[in-house]
Amino acid sequence: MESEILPIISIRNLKKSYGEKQVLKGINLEIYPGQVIGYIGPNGAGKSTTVKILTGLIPDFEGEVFMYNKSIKDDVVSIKSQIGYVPENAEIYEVLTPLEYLDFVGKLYGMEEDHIADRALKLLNAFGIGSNADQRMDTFSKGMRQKVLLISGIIHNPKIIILDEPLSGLDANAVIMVKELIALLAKEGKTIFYCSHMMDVVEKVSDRILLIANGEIIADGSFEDLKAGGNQTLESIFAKLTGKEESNKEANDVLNALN
Ligand SMILES: Nc1ncnc2c1ncn2[C@@H]1O[C@H](COP(=O)(O)OP(=O)(O)OP(=O)(O)O)[C@@H](O)[C@H]1O
Repeated sequence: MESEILPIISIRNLKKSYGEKQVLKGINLEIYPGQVIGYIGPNGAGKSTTVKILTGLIPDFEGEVFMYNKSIKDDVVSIKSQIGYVPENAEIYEVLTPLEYLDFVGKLYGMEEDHIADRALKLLNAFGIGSNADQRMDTFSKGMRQKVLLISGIIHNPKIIILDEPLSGLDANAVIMVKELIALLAKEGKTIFYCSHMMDVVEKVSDRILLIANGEIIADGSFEDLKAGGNQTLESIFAKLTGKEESNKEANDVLNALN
């Protein structure tokens, strides 16, 4: 029962402002081990800001974030080494090969050297790019780079995995593979916090969906809960809850502006 299990992440009254602009307005969440959270919301809602706070990249915020029962304000370095993070628009060191890059990342996470090469090669093979392990990444396609980034987020086998738009650039087969991977990681007890605009994927992989709009969580539940008995898609629920049901009109306005 959930009430007997301690949350792996607790967020209490989290607020963040950039200058005068408040972008997170008091978020409260308890996230439990093994949950796959789909974190969705309109552009500018505050998703990446939340993720950057959870991963220790933004240290100045109001409120509290506890991971593994420790405040991230107290122990950000050790917490960082226990989470896996695949950022949106990450820069990758393109002059390196995947093995060199993953060696660098593995060392940052404090992994043992022998262990890194072995696991990196296994993961590169599993993602179908093992034969490119020694090739410089400036020759890679977008999807190949994204696969290396995904591997760099899980190479140290973290309990918490935070993914910010992890599927960008991946082909249809790789998307299916990552969806399956997320389900398998969750089965192993990993907690996954998955930020995306791809509603069809979020609908399928998440067992809990959080919808943020204007810095506040406006919906929290399983896809079934959010549907509340109706026969809707996550896309239509999103549009309804964020007050944007006139996308057809917007598309027409854009076209009219060109004519
Ligand atoms: N470093 C910054 N300085 C000032 N404002 C910022 C900064 N980073 C983000 N913002 C603002 O904070 C708001 C939330 O941004 P955030 O990147 O968290 O949104 P998001 O939900 O991830 O959006 P998207 O879906 O477009 O990626 C936006 O209005 C953005 O302009």
